[in-house]
Amino acid sequence: MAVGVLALQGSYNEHIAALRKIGAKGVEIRKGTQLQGVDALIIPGGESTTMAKLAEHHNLFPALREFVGAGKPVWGTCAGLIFLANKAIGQKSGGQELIGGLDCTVHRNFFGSQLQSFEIELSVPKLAEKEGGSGTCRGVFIRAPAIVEAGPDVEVLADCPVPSDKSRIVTPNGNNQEEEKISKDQVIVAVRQGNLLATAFHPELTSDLRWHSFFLKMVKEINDKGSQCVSSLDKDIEERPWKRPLDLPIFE
Ligand SMILES: NC(=O)CC[C@H](N)C(=O)O
Repeated sequence: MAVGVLALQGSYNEHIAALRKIGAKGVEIRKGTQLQGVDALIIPGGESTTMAKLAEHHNLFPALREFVGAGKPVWGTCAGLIFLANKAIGQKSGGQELIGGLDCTVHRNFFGSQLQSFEIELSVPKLAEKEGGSGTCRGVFIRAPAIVEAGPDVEVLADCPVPSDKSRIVTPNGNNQEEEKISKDQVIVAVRQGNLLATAFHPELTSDLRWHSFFLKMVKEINDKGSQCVSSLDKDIEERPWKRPLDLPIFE
């Protein structure tokens, strides 16, 4: 079992370290051909415009789209979520290329600038149901996006209260000239749609490894369904130490 981690920019080392802690091998991906050697892919957080430019420069988009389209498991965190969305708003002028596949509209900087980064305890009943431990997880939001619209096949895994001073500006048409204020009490910050998982926050920056474990279980489910082949991944997945409650984030 090898999990590719797109290693153009952003927090790919942290994802690889988290995978290592739960006994999975993370492989840095910088070329389209390298995707052939992995079972799944994580697209890390970072800066989505820069990441898109680098991906374009290395002609990665066709291979990434093929990977998603083939039903391979892909998890996007933060900028990775933006990459996976069918539609992004609040982009820099000229927009940016997306992989797409996730039936969502994402606001690229929904929660504001770097200075408005924050941490919050998120209610995650579906994660806890599958992985055990606390019914909440620490959400580290760094210049974070949010999902402002989701299609009917998108399963919501977490949403987040919108700070009262932020009735966020969204551009329903993706047009920066025609901004419109929406007021929402909650926005969606974690979803699953078939082979795709996406989080607006950064589990790889906390010591809670349940999101990585959740993703690996997804990979196993999808692989088993696809080929009925048994991976080595599940050998003692139930017994591993991250099943213990882990509340403290690395960054406080
Ligand atoms: N931490 C992150 O990945 C931030 C993503 C950022 N909002 C972007 O547009 O790329």
